[in-house]
Amino acid sequence: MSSSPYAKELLVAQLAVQRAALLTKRVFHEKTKGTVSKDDASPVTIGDFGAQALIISALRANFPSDEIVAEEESSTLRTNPTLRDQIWALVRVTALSDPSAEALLGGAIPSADAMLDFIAEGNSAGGSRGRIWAIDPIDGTKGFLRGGQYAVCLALMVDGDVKVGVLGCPNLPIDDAAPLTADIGANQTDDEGRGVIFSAVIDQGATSRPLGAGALSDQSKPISMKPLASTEDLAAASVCESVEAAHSDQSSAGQIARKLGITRPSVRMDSQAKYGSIARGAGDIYLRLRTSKTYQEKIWDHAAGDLIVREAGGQVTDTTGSRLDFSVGRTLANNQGVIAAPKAVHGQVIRAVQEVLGL
Ligand SMILES: Nc1ncnc2c1ncn2[C@@H]1O[C@H](COP(=O)(O)OS(=O)(=O)O)[C@@H](OP(=O)(O)O)[C@H]1O
Ligand SMILES: [Mg+2]
Ligand SMILES: [Mg+2]
Ligand SMILES: [Mg+2]
Repeated sequence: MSSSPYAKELLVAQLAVQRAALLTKRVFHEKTKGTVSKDDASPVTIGDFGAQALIISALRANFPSDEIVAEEESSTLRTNPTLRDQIWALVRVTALSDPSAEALLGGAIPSADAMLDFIAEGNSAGGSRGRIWAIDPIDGTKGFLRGGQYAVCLALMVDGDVKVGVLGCPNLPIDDAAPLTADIGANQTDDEGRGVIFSAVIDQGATSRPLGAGALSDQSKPISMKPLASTEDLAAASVCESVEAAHSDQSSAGQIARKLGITRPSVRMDSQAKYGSIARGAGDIYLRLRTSKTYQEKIWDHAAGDLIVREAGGQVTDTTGSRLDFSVGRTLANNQGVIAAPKAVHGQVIRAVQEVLGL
């Protein structure tokens, strides 16, 4: 293992994300996904719970005193033994199918109750001090359910700054040069040629590698954003947006794109797959414009992607031009929306955003 900063954190994070993605891929191919509706009416599946359990168990084996902010909580499972047992079966079979990373990932989870305890350990309040991991076990659960894009997301923050970010995207092409097709957000599979892990460590650049099982593939490659520099480059840019109209104001995004001279329709895909796609230059700009004055973006929906895009040569801010602030708790309470673009054109994009939004 190399001794560069955060080498062990990166390795554990990649192996944990890879194993969690093996679990989500299993569920992706099952008809029944054990979907439950949460208090905010959003869906959660046995895939989300199982992936969170595997990631937290790997983190606990390696970094026992770190804090963890994770999306899902265990309370519904404690009163729903059927669902708990479905997840437990899934977690066990996934760990068995991924033997070679066992030493680093800490061995099997001993019991269904221990699994629930791991899931519950993602309840840190977050904040500006110390080492805090942010986990989104399935980002884009709706995309996962409809067969579009989704991502298994893990990031380490130290004193409020993201230092390590890993995104596992089972349904994106392995090939960094594959163009973003209009249907990338729907009718997707994880067949041959698909499944990628994007990673970044602060000041060490961003990479992609194929998602597999067991030991990590040795095919890690540096990735970088497309170097857009001019207004002409911008006009040819491809904009990534959410699928759900409730998550991002699509009509303002359309006006912003037109102001920038962009003629191509936006590519819509769920999850932080958008950050990974622009970081490797398959897309160019990520626009996320708030639809509600009360919704606060969650740190687990952005931490890994923010670092991966910045390390690939991009700039990530909110609509006011401020960096995303991961130091204020479980949400990005100080930020509104997300604008990610290559550094050289980010200022131009922000000006268009502010004109359209009247900021
Ligand atoms: N109202 C509102 N506004 C903005 N964002 C919201 C909102 N509600 C939910 N979410 C979060 O969106 C996450 C899904 O990511 P995307 O919005 O990029 O994907 S998509 O809208 O499903 O296409 C989704 O993450 P997952 O729950 O992990 O799927 C949510 O955390
Ligand atoms: Mg999410
Ligand atoms: Mg999620
Ligand atoms: Mg969710």
